[in-house]
Amino acid sequence: MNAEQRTDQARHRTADSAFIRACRREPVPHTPVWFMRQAGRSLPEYRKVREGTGMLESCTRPDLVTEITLQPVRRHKVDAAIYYSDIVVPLKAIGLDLDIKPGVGPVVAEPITTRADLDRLRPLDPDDVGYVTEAVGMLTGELGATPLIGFAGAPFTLASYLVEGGPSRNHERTKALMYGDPQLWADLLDRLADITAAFLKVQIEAGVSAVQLFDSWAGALAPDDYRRSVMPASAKVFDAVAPYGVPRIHFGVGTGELLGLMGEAGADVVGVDWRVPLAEAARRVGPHKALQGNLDPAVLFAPEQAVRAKAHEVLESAKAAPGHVFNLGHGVLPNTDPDALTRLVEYVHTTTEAR
Ligand SMILES: Cc1c2[nH]c(c1CCC(=O)O)Cc1[nH]c(c(CCC(=O)O)c1C)Cc1[nH]c(c(CCC(=O)O)c1C)Cc1[nH]c(c(C)c1CCC(=O)O)C2
Repeated sequence: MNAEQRTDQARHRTADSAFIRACRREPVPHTPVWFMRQAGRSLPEYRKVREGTGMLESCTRPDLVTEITLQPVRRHKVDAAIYYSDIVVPLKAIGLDLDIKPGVGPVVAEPITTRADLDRLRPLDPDDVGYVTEAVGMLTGELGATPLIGFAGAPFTLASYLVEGGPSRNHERTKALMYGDPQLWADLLDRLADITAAFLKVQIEAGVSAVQLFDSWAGALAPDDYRRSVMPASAKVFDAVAPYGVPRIHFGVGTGELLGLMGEAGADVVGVDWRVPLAEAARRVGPHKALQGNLDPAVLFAPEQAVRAKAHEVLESAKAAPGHVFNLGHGVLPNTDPDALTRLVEYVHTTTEAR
């Protein structure tokens, strides 16, 4: 089978799933649910298989990737799997010296600060990530009609790690470069857009049914700066994968003021954090995009009744959206009780089936 046939087959296999239908704003049998960061994090079975293997090394092992991706699907009965990887995997694959420090996040040995540093950001060749093609192939075989979501980090969020050298609260160095040397900034984001697009294409050609672009830290930007200095690069990524016809999800945190622009960048589905009610998000994004979200992940630490009440509020507010994928407003928090997630999936399914 060639890449085009694999993409076609993946599309047909999952076209009738609640998740894909919701992304396309078609009627659904129940509201589909999945959780950002459902793979890894809170599951004991994840910790067990990861024992003795580094995070980034585990991402290059198709057997581990397949097992970890499937764990939350088996346990929670979520409507979609998310491919186990990390946003820095393509950067590591082109040879950057970086690692993921437990409890910290991605750390880059030599941050990018000058034009000469751009040379280290060479284009991604599909052969750099052959393990992704292999793991996606194994996964689609196991998942059947359950969609597999591929993902990548958006140019701005990746640039923040590369320029800061690690996680950052205020993104000072990143913004200093963005405002101080707009041409270098634009060239940096453009290179990252090409790497990101190439990485998503590998996943789509291997058989994922949808893709999510994580611009986790875009909420640090004012709308005018986002529009001028970030949106063109994210739009380039969305345009590059548009011909494949798989749903494209665009997510960030604290992005209430950016939701309209994030839709305009080329997404089919806009991810919303818990700060903006979905009915208001629907107004900001317009009638041609589905929404994904947006239960506060911290709510899962409250008693069962409170979780249900808050989930009910999300579902009610989502009635204003032309399509809704239930999710948290950000990733599963590390100490979340896995049983609370399983119960939440069941609650969303049973209450929306009856509608
Ligand atoms: C910003 C970001 C990163 N990585 C990611 C983002 C965007 C999503 C978001 O906003 O939360 C995306 C990501 N990272 C991981 C996934 C797997 C799929 C999933 O379940 O969603 C996804 C989608 C695995 C991972 N990525 C990471 C882990 C934990 C590593 C471990 O288990 O040792 C996992 C399972 C590490 C990581 N990698 C990153 C951070 C901040 C961390 C956490 C560091 C820590 O607190 O330990 C960078």
